[in-house]
Amino acid sequence: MPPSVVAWAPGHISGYFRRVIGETFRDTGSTGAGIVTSEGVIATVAESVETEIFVLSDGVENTGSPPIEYALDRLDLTASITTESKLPIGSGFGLSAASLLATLTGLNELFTLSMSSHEIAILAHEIEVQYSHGLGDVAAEVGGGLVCRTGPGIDVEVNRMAGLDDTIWCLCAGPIPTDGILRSAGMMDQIASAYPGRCPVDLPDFLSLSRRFAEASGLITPTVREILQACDDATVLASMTMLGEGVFAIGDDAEAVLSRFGKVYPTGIAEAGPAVLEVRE
Ligand SMILES: Nc1ncnc2c1ncn2[C@@H]1O[C@H](COP(=O)(O)OP(=O)(O)O)[C@@H](O)[C@H]1O
Ligand SMILES: CC(C)(COP(=O)(O)O)[C@@H](O)C(=O)O
Repeated sequence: MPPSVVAWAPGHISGYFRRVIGETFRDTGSTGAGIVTSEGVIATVAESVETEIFVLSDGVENTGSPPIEYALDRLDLTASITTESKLPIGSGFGLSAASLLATLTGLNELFTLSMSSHEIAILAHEIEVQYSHGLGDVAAEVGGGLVCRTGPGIDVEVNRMAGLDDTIWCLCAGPIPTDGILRSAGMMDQIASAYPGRCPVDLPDFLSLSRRFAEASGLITPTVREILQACDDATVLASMTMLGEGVFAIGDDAEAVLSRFGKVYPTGIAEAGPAVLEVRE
């Protein structure tokens, strides 16, 4: 067994979504559209007699991650895990799903578990749904591109628009705990009625559909409203990161407008899903 394995998974900015509740977690999730981001999570996994998890996100260090600890329990393993991301947690970048996919991909290699990438996605999606941390992030993050998910779970058709080299500019004003929204029946009803009901034809169309959804969803906070207004004034296409108190935008002037409100996180659009980056002998 190698001493450690480094694996990566992309993040996902959801632009719009609608929850679908099925019979089991396999057909539970969401339909919707989003961008798979080249910024994601790098997990370094190593053998250890006791599980220890270090989380480094946007320069902030923490220990512990209930979904990853649960994943280890399910596999009957103990390990030392470090996850690293330039993006902040809880801000609508799908990092809970990315951290599970990166960790499971690393564990699979480290312990020679012989899980297929589909089996890894099934387990990650189950944990996401169980913890109410995400609905469609795993389905999106198993590949790259501008993604439209036409059904719930990970066994459905996912349309991916590839080869997009745009930079997505993001501003995070704060976290929105995903589980708080998903557990609110009132919020979920309004979100469902805001759903645009079709896939985007290109990136600008995705921004427009996302914005229409955000406006009708009831999720726009006063801070996000102020940032979106500044984007509108500068004719910058922008919408709200689902589910985080933040804005994502495209175009030449996006960085300048967003930077008036705080730290701006640029990301590209990922071309592919999770991968083992390094096996350290
Ligand atoms: N990078 C990470 N590494 C380890 N655990 C994470 C990471 N990101 C999220 N999690 C776990 O998932 C929980 C929920 O995250 P969530 O608010 O859904 O984030 P996001 O919106 O980025 O997906 C966190 O409280 C943490 O336990
Ligand atoms: C929007 C969300 C339900 C949560 O996304 P995040 O907060 O990034 O975990 C996502 O999983 C989706 O189904 O589109």
